[in-house]
Amino acid sequence: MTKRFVHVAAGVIKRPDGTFLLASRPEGKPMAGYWEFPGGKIEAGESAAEALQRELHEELGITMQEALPWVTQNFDYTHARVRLHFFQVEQWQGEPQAHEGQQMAWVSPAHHAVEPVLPANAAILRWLALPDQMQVGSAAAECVLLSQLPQQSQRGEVCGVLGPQPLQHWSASDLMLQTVRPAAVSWCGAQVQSHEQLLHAARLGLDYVWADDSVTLAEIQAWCVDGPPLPLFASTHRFPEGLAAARHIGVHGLLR
Ligand SMILES: Nc1nc2c([nH]c(=O)n2[C@@H]2O[C@H](COP(=O)(O)OP(=O)(O)OP(=O)(O)O)[C@@H](O)[C@H]2O)c(=O)[nH]1
Ligand SMILES: [Mg+2]
Repeated sequence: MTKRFVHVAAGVIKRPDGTFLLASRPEGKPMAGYWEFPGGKIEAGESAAEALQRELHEELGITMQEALPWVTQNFDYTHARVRLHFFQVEQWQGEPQAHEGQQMAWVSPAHHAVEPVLPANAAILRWLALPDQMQVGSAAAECVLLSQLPQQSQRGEVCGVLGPQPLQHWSASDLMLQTVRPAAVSWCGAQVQSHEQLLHAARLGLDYVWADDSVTLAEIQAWCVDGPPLPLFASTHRFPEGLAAARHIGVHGLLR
């Protein structure tokens, strides 16, 4: 018999300097001592955002003011089969406090020096280093990544993570010829024009997809309804109102 999904809402609580909060799972819970994003199970009748609001209040004593939907991940543990709905939380009231005896740490995308983290979160931690604005060169292989963080030092840090490392960016047709993610590259993403291509990119374990100019706003919205399975970039001109409007519906960032 197939196990049913336990739906979970988890929050990447992010400060303006780009650091985010991890917490250790308290004694008595499955996988106690593992580090996770604060959050918990979605209860009957709750939306994922409502569950996150409740959990952040219970676990940390903070009042979430806005949650940006981001990505959704499935994972099979021996104790449960989970579907994790991740949000980015950048506005809240109160100072996070450990209400359940958990340890807490503010970490950065480049250095999250806490171990062990829940296995379902490995990709999530990598993806948090992705900038929210990218630019692709004319040749498919030469992909230039730009960060648009406000301060110079952070810009340097994020580019330092991505810049010198080998990056593979596939066209949509090349993507569909692939059966495995290449081992020798640190970052791997692809252009997509259909939901089928997006799912293929997720199966390969890629780091991002870019919904190119042929993808309509309605399609992007549909792909985001349940959270895309990996960070989704949209074309800049699909969102003339800017990045904030794109992030509001679950798009990770913009690409030009
Ligand atoms: N909160 C949270 N749970 C995660 C993450 N990653 C991940 O695999 N999980 C899994 O999702 C499930 C979340 O359940 P939980 O134990 O936090 O739920 P909860 O806060 O409602 O606790 P409770 O059931 O004791 O009241 C666990 O199976 C946990 O292993 C994550 O980053 N944050
Ligand atoms: Mg929890």
